[in-house]
Amino acid sequence: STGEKTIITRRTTSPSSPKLALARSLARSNHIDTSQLKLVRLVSSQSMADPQAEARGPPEPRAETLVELVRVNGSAAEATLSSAELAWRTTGAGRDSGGRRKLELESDVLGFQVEGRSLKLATFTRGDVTGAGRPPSPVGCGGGAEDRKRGEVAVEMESEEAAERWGHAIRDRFASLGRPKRLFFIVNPYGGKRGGRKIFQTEVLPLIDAAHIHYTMQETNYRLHAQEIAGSLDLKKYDGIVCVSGDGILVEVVNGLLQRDDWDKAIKVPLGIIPAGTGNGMVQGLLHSAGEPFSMSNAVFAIIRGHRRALDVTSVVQGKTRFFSVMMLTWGLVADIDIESEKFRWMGSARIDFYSLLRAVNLRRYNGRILFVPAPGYEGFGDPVEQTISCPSTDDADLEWRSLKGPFVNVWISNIAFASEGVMIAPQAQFADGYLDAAIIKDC
Ligand SMILES: Nc1ncnc2c1ncn2[C@@H]1O[C@H](COP(=O)(O)OP(=O)(O)OP(=O)(O)O)[C@@H](O)[C@H]1O
Repeated sequence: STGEKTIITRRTTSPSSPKLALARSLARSNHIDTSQLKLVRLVSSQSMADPQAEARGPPEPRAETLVELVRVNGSAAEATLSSAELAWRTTGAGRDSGGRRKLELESDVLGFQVEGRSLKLATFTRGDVTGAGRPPSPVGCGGGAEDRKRGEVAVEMESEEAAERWGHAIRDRFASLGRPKRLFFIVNPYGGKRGGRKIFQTEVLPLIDAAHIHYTMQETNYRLHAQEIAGSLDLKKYDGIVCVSGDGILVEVVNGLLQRDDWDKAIKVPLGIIPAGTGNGMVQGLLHSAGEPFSMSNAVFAIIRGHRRALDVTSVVQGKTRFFSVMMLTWGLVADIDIESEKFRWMGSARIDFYSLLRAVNLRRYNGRILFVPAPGYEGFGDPVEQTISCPSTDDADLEWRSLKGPFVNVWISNIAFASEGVMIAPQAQFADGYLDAAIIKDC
C-alpha cells in the first residue's frame, strides 16, 4: 500500500464514482477487461465551499471606520464598525463597563437586519462571545474546537439613518467576502440513514434564514435525478448549488454541469455540500484542511461565509462512456464493498464496516495493469513502458509512462484526502494540485 503522489493517467482499471451504473456492472462481474478502460485525465477545476479561507484570514479592511454612541443589548456603549469587525466598549456603570467586545464580521456573524434605529446581528460564535442575554467574552478569548452557538446582538443607534449606514457597511463587507445571496439546494431524502429532509429543515434552514439567503430547494426522486437537475438548471438565478446528501449527489451534480452545452461556464458555479449520506468525505476533507471539526453547522457556515476552493475534476473514459470524478476511483476490494453493501443501506454508515469485514476475510484478486505517469519525485515506481502510448484525448504526447502489473487486491485513487468521515486514504492529496494519489494493495 502506498500513499504517494502519482499521476494516474491511463488505464486505471476502475470506474470512478461507485454510484455509476457502469461501475456497478463492472465490479460485480469480478473480472475487468482492462482494455475497455482508456483514460483518466485531469481536466478542470471546480469550486467548493472553502473553510480554509478562514485560515487565510479576511481580506484587508478598506472602508472607513464608523463610530457611534449606541446601546448594545440595552447597555450604553461606544461602538466602532470597520470593514473587519464591530467592536464596542460599554460606557455606563456596571460589571462589564469599560470592557471591549467585538464581533468579527467574517467569522462571527451569520447575518443582520435593520429595523428602524436597531441593527440586529445574528451571531454564530465559539465560546460565550456575545450571545443574547449573556455577557460577551473579552477580546481574544474563545476559539478552539468548541461548537459554535447562535446568539443575537442588538445595536440601537441614535437615528434610523445611522442604522441604515451601518447596515450598508456590513452589506458591502459581506459582498466583498463573496457571501452567496441565492442558493439552490438539492436534498437527497434517500441518502445515508434517509435523514436528508430532516437535516435540511432542522440544521440547514435556520442558519440560512438567519443569514437572509434566498433559496430554492428540490428533492431528488430517483437515481441520477441530481445530474438531470444540474444539467438543466438556470444557473444565472443562483450563486451556488448546495447538495444535502452524501458524496454521490455531488458527483452527479458535477457530471450534470459538465454535460451541459455551456459546461465551461457551468463548472464555475460554486458547489457546496452538507453531510447527509453514508460517505461524507468531501465535507470531512474541506473541514479538516481548514482545521475545523466535522459538524453539520460548520459545513453550513462555511457555505454562508462564501468560502471557496478550486477542485480538480478527473475525466474518465471507459469504452464509449465518459464521466467525471471529483473524489476517488476504486477497483477491487473497495469498489466491491461499496457496491455490494448497497443491500445493507438501512444500517447507515455501519454497512461499510460490516461489509468490509465480510470481504476482507474472503479477499478477491483482480488481474490487470495500471499505466501511469508519475508525479515528480515518484519516477521510481512501477516499470518503464517501452512503446509509445497513444492517448487520443490528451495532448500530453511525450509523457514518461510507467506500469504496475497485477493481480491487485485493491486499487484506490484519490483526488482528496478523505474517502469518508473516518477514512483518510491519501493524506497528501490536495484539492487542486493536478495529481491523483494512489493507494495500491497487491497482496495482504
Ligand atoms: N429518491 C431517491 N430514491 C432512490 N435513490 C436516490 C434518490 N435520490 C437520490 N438517489 C440516489 O441515492 C444514491 C446515494 O446518494 P448519496 O450520495 O446522497 O448518499 P450516500 O448514502 O452517501 O450514498 P453512497 O452509498 O453513494 O455513499 C445516489 O446514487 C443517488 O442517485
